[in-house]
Parts: sequence; structure tokens; C-alpha cells
Amino acid sequence: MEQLPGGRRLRLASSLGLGQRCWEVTLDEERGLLAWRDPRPPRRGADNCFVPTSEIIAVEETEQNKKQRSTGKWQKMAKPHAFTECRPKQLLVYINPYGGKRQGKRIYEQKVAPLFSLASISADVVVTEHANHAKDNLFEVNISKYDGVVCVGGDGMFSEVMHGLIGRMQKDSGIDQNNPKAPLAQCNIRIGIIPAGSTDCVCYSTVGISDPVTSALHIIIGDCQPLDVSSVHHNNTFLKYAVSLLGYGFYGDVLKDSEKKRWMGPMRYDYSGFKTFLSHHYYEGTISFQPAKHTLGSPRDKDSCRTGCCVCKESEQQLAEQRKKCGFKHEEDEDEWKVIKGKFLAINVVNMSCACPRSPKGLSPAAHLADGTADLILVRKCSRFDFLRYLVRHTNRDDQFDFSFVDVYRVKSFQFTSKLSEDNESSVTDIGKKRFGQFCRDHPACCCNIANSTWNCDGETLDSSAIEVRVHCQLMKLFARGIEENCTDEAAYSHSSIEQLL
Ligand SMILES: Nc1ncnc2c1ncn2[C@@H]1O[C@H](COP(=O)(O)OP(=O)(O)OP(=O)(O)O)[C@@H](O)[C@H]1O
Repeated sequence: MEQLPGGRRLRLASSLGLGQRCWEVTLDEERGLLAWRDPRPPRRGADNCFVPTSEIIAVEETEQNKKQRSTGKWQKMAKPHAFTECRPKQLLVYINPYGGKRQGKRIYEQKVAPLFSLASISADVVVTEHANHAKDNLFEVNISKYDGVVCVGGDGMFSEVMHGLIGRMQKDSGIDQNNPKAPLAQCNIRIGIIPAGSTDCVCYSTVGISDPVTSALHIIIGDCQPLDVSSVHHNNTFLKYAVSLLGYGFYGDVLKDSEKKRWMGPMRYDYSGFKTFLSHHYYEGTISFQPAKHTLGSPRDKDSCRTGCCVCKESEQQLAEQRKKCGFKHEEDEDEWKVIKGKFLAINVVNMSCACPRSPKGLSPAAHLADGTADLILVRKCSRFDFLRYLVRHTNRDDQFDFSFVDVYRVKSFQFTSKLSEDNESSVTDIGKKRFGQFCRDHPACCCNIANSTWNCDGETLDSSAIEVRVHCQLMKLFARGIEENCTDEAAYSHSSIEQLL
């Protein structure tokens, strides 16, 4: 036992043989660090190495000195993996064998399962046989048996598992998901994402990298990252939940076109992106939204949401206090609504930055994971060249909101109605309007599309264009810790290009 400067107690100091070298190892109890260093006179660059004890997965004991054991100095560890309390012990794993490059099963078996077994985590594994298999299964299983649910696949697979888990929580709590104003029951069972899809945006935006081993380690050490979820309704009917992007216009059209070209594999997004860019369609409609007043952040902030984000913590507290004081009813009914009518190339609502390797800072670089808000980005009618300039800024360090035709707002709820739905509602019998509806009557040559676009909701299309969206603060939790400081994207930036973006 040793004494540290300032009277801090050092729990243990010993030596560790690694290969041919002997290291001096210390366990600092107060800081929770295991450190080791070369005891020889320090050379330049030969720093101490350390690891937080909470991040040690397991230890293996080898008995070098049997004598020590007999003198009682040696005590065998009963649980060599039990370093903290919050680690999961029993997991439910869903693998989509057809996601991405169809490597989900191999990735799980070769990279993840050995780590789970090292950490003494048991897993019930379900390899899905059809779409919605995982979602339906989550309504039936004995969920209280598990400390977490893991999905192996892409964003679509994550969305399926999230819908299953949130739906199950609401069912068990007797909450009607069709009521757009119902406060939803929080999901306390964490979801882990092992990326194995063609798009792994949720994983990238919450971990900082799409890597199965990194994600497995976050699951093992029991990290916890709360996440906001938006509910999407049409006419008092529940449509979907969203955690990343709700996009109308450009991103909706790209998705709709790419769905028809599934045979092309992940390449279809590049093809459809380029095609949609060339078509340059505008859509007319009305957006109403409630600005988020409870949060300290703004979409134009220079700082991004990082591990232990204080904006998210503060915002959650503010919301909780507001609700204690006034209840949900007051908040929904009395907060002001702003209304904007116009012609838009893209309407994007994002709950997170939506960063991905192609766009390392994402659609809204300062969006927060858990502050109870979404960023509403409106890209108004502009030239093809200006739209290209806007898109290119997602791949470099320039401000993508610094254009006269782009507006961004931080909101807690919003509604959208297309011009076509408004017209149909006000004059359903106007047959002439419908027949000639494919042309813009005001400006026949302006590419203004009277037909509706489609909403892209976390990579899936919605059937209705008129939607009502509400952000639910920290509705669910992930086995993640957000993006850590100093997570540099230099490499990713240098590889980004406009070809990749489209
Ligand atoms: N066994 C299965 N067979 C067919 N579809 C499945 C199966 N399991 C899951 N799915 C569905 O496949 C969809 C896509 O899965 P996932 O996100 O894992 O792959 P992806 O390649 O990233 O998807 P996308 O091609 O949509 O980008 C999900 O919506 C999920 O519901």
C-alpha cells in the first residue's frame, strides 16, 4: 500500500510481467484507474498507461507463485468480470441476416459473441426470418428477464427494434399510441446497436464510429446514452417513431426512388441521389412549429453534443420542472405556434446531427441527442447551383446554414400540410385542378411539383404527407456514451466528396 500526494490512498502497487518486460502497476482507488509504467528511467514519449477500472472487461488469473497462495496473500476472484454494477448480464439479440452486405450473422459470431462470453454475458439470439420478426417478438417475450436488447443490422433494423420496445412499453402501461398528445412511458431497457447495415447513421451519431467491436464494448461496460424520439401522427393515427431524419422533398424523393432499385444494393442511394438532384423539384406547403424554449442550445452553436453533454442535462431538468409546474396540457396548448408557407426543395427535421462517414458533421452539426428538441431545416426554392453549394457544405467545415435560402429552427413539435392536401380539403370537387395538378399553373417552367413528395422517416417512407410531430425527451436509452471529445474527423473529411454525398 502506498500514499499519494495530497494524502490520497493508493490501493495496490505491484509489478506485472508482460512478455519480457516488467511493468509497475498501481490501482488508484479514488480515481478508479489502473495504471502501469516502465520502472526504468523515463524516456521521452514513454508516458504512463492507464485504464479506468470501470472499463476493464475481465481479468484472467495465472498463478505464478504457489507459495503466496498458501500464505493467504493470494485470493482468487469470485467474479473476474464484475467491475461495476450497471453491466448487463442477460441480453436479447436480434440479427438481421440480410442487412447491408449480409454479414450480420458473421459479425456477431466472430466479433461480438466472443467478447460477450469473455464478460460472462449470456445472450438469447434470434436470427430474424422476415421483416417485423423482431418487432412482433418484442411484444411477446418476457422482457423483464433482460438487461438490454441488441440489434445487429442497419438503421432499419434499429428502427424495428425501437418500435417493438417503445410499443411494448406503451401497451404494458395502457397508453394509446394513436393519441398524439399522450405523454409516453419511458423505455428503461437499453438498446445496443451492432452496426451491420448499409446505413448505420444512428450508431455513428451516438458512438462516433460504425464499428461492431466498439459497440460491443459499450454494451459490455453498460454505458447509457438517453435519446429523444419523435412521434409522427396523421389525423389522430400513429404512423411511426423517428430518431434521426424526417425528410420531405429531396431526402424523401431519394428514398422513394432508391426503394425501386433495391437490386442495386447500397449503390442505389448514390444513383437516386444524383437523379433526384437533377430533377430539382420544389414542393409547396405550410409548416407550423412550436419553438423550443426550454433548451440552452441553438442550431447555430459552434459546439456539438458530446459525452456527458450539459445542454442535454439542463434541458431535461428544465422540461421536468416545467411539467411539474404546469403539466403537459398547459405546455401543449399555450406555447406559441409559428407558421411558414412557401416552396421548398427540402424540409428536414433531425433529432440528432445525422453524421455519417460521408457527412462527418451531419445535417445539423449542433443538434443534441437528448435535449427534447429537433432541428427544423427549411431549404427554400433556389437554383440547382445553390442547392449543390448547400449539399457540398455537408462534406466540409463551412456553415451549411449560412445561405439566404436556408432557415433553421430548434423546435419541440411541428406540423406540415402540403399545398395539394390543402387544395383538396378546400375544394375536393374541383376536378380540373386534379387533372392538371401535375403542372404548376403559376410558373409552368419552374419545376414546382404540384404532386406531393414523400416523407422519409428514418429511412422508411410514410404514406401521408400531412403529419404532426412531437419530440419526446429521452424516451429511450442506448448502450452508448455519445461522441467523445477529441474524436477527430480529419480522415473522414479528407475522404468526403460530392460524388459520395449524392
Ligand atoms: N430476415 C429478414 N428478412 C427480410 N427483411 C428483414 C429481415 N430482418 C429484418 N428485416 C428488415 O430489413 C430492413 C433493413 O434492415 P437493415 O437496416 O438491417 O439493413 P440495411 O441494409 O441497412 O437496410 P437498408 O437497405 O434499408 O438501408 C429492416 O427494416 C428490417 O425490418
